Parts: sequence; C-alpha cells; structure tokens
Amino acid sequence: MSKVAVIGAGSWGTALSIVLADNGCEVAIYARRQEQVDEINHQHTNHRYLPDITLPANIVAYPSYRQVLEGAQYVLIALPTAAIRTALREMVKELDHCPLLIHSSKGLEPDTYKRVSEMIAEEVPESKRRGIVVLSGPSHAEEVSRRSPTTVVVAAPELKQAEEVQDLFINQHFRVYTNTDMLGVEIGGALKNIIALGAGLSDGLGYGDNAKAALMTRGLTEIARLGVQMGAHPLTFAGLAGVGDLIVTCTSRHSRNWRCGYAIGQGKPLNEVLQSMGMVVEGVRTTKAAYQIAQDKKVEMPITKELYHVLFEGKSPRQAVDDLMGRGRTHEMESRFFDDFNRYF
Ligand SMILES: NC(=O)C1=CN([C@@H]2O[C@H](COP(=O)(O)OP(=O)(O)OC[C@H]3O[C@@H](n4cnc5c(N)ncnc54)[C@H](O)[C@@H]3O)[C@@H](O)[C@H]2O)C=CC1
Ligand SMILES: O=C(CO)COP(=O)(O)O
Repeated sequence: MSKVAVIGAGSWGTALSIVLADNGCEVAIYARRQEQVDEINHQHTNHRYLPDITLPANIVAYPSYRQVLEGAQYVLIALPTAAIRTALREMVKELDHCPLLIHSSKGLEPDTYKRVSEMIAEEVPESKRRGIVVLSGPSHAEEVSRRSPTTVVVAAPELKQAEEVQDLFINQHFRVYTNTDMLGVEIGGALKNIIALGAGLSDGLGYGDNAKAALMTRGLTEIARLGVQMGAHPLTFAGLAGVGDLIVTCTSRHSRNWRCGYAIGQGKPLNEVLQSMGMVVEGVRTTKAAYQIAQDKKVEMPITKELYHVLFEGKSPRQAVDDLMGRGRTHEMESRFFDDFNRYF
C-alpha cells in the first residue's frame, strides 16, 4: 500500500485525497490548524472546503510536516501558488528521503512568474526528489469529491513517471491521461483562470453566450500563442489542460475565477470580492504574471491585457470589452502558428 503525503487541506488537496483513499492508499494530509486536523480525524469532514462530504477513514490529518512525510513514497502539493515556495522551504527541512513529487496547483509564482515545477526544482534538492509530475485538467473539487466522472492529465518529462502517477490516481470515476509536455500542461492550467475571470466578467455585465464563446475561443488562442513561444507543444492546448479546463472553468458555477469575474462585472470592487471568497482565486495574480511575460516576450495577448487594465488600473469592464471589439482586423489563422505547427509535424 502506497503512502501519499498531501500538502494542503483545502478543496483540492481534500478532493484528491478522496481519490487516493478510494484507491487504497494511506493518505496523510497536512493541515495547519489543529481544529481542522481534529475535524478531519474525528468527524471525517472538511466542512469549510467541501461541505456535506464524508471523508474515507484512511485519510488522516497531521499538523506537522514530519508526521505527514514519514515514509511517504509520494508527496502531493495542492496549495495556492503564492504559498508554495514558503511551504516547500518548511517541508524540505523535514524530508529525509526521496519521494516522487506531484503538484496540482494552477498558477505562476507572483513576482518571479515561475511555474510550480520550477519552484519545486529550485527548493527541493535532487537528493530529496525522485522526479516532479504535474496533475491538471477539468476537475472541480466539488465534483471529484462526489465521485462524479472526471478526466485529468498528468505530465512529466519522463513518461514512466507520468504513468506511475496515472496508476496511482486512476479509478472508475477519475480517468487519468498522460503527457510529456509538462510546460504546456502547467501553462494551460494557469492561464485558463485568466479567461475564466473574463468569462465571469462578461456574464456579470449581462453579455450573452456569443461573448463567452468568443472569449473562450480567442482566449485559448492567446494562451497557446504564449505557451508555444515558451516551448509548449501546440496540441497540449487542444487537450484536457487546455480547452478542457477552459470549458469547465468558464462555464461552471463551481469556478472561483468565474465567480470573481462575475462579481466584478456586477460592479463589486476586486478587494471586496477576494475577501468574500474565502478560497484562492489564482487568476488574479496570474493575469499580472501573464501580462508581464507577454510584454517581455512581445507576445500579443489582448484579452489578458484588457483584464490586467480592469483588475489593476481601474479600467471600466465595459470599456475593456469595447476596446477588444474595436481592435484592428485580423485573420483567424495565424501564419506564425502554422510555422510552429510545421516545427512539430
Ligand atoms: N478547488 C478546485 O476545484 C481545484 C483547485 N486547483 C488548484 O489547486 C490549488 C489549491 O487550490 P484549492 O485547494 O482550491 O484552494 P483552497 O483555497 O480551497 O485551499 C487552500 C489551502 O491551502 C492552505 N494553505 C495556504 N497557505 C498554506 C501554507 N503556507 N502552508 C500550508 N497550507 C497552506 C489553506 O489553509 C487551505 O487549506 C490552486 O492552485 C488551484 O488553482 C486545481 C484543480 C481544481
Ligand atoms: O481548476 C479548476 C477546475 O479545473 C478550478 O477552478 P477555480 O479555481 O476557478 O474554481
């Protein structure tokens, strides 16, 4: 029986713990607050994050990294991206062996704009990790925890390690695909949150399904444009971590990013919205990161740019939509894209 240490007792860490527990793993989950540890261990619930869900008894919470990590063959990181580097520094002090590290966070580090796998590679010495694998795709915790059919993708530069993680998670409710394009999977998962904020904002303004379909389609184009420039495989964005996650996040009532955008579209100030959410909304910081990366790399990302102006410079959302609609004429198929495709096929 495998032991998995789960770092992060929020919605996603808990939902993935249920999948692992269903698969017969021993799951040790790290929670910072003693009341949450007690709730998970005695009531078998995590009410704040997954109301009405009963947790399997083989999920045990601990308030210390040492206890969680002891003997774990796998470590799953399910934290808000902004908390990961600090958490890794604490965790690594207590790590005395060499597990496979899996992360499932969807964002870029604030200020450095690094991917999560890059942070892990910097903070966890090679002697303390067997490899790094990312798990991503269209998967709201609320549905995964109810064992509703879900598909995800796991990616690692070495296919064997992705397959090992596929074996760990796959079951009748949770179907896992593999990919070796870790960069593309991380970029797709992080940047779809920007477009979900935009889709929420459009709905909050009262625009219709046409507007949302436009945002999703052109949003995917700009995600792929940046991703391919950074070195991703273009077809990754046609997969679960690309269009798949974009669909679920832009259209689901569960999405925190969509809900945040919706409230802003309805005229609520960003700070007030974030405070009232009580859970992480990754897309806000990721908008800033993607805007900066796009500027540095001279990649055109019109939706991201307008959203940046709305979130951080007080631009009116209606004006942002007008400016997007009034852009210069362009061809749908970019010749640059064809060049990139030709590089691969
Ligand atoms: N909720 C979902 O449906 C999904 C979330 N994700 C991603 O998973 C990541 C985590 O998201 P959620 O679990 O939803 O967030 P959440 O807001 O539900 O929970 C975050 C948890 O992290 C804990 N935490 C924060 N800072 C910490 C630190 N320094 N050390 C230890 N624990 C800390 C919090 O106490 C909380 O328990 C995000 O990147 C999100 O985009 C990915 C797929 C689905
Ligand atoms: O990534 C997710 C679903 O795949 C969760 O999205 P939100 O963070 O917007 O809720």
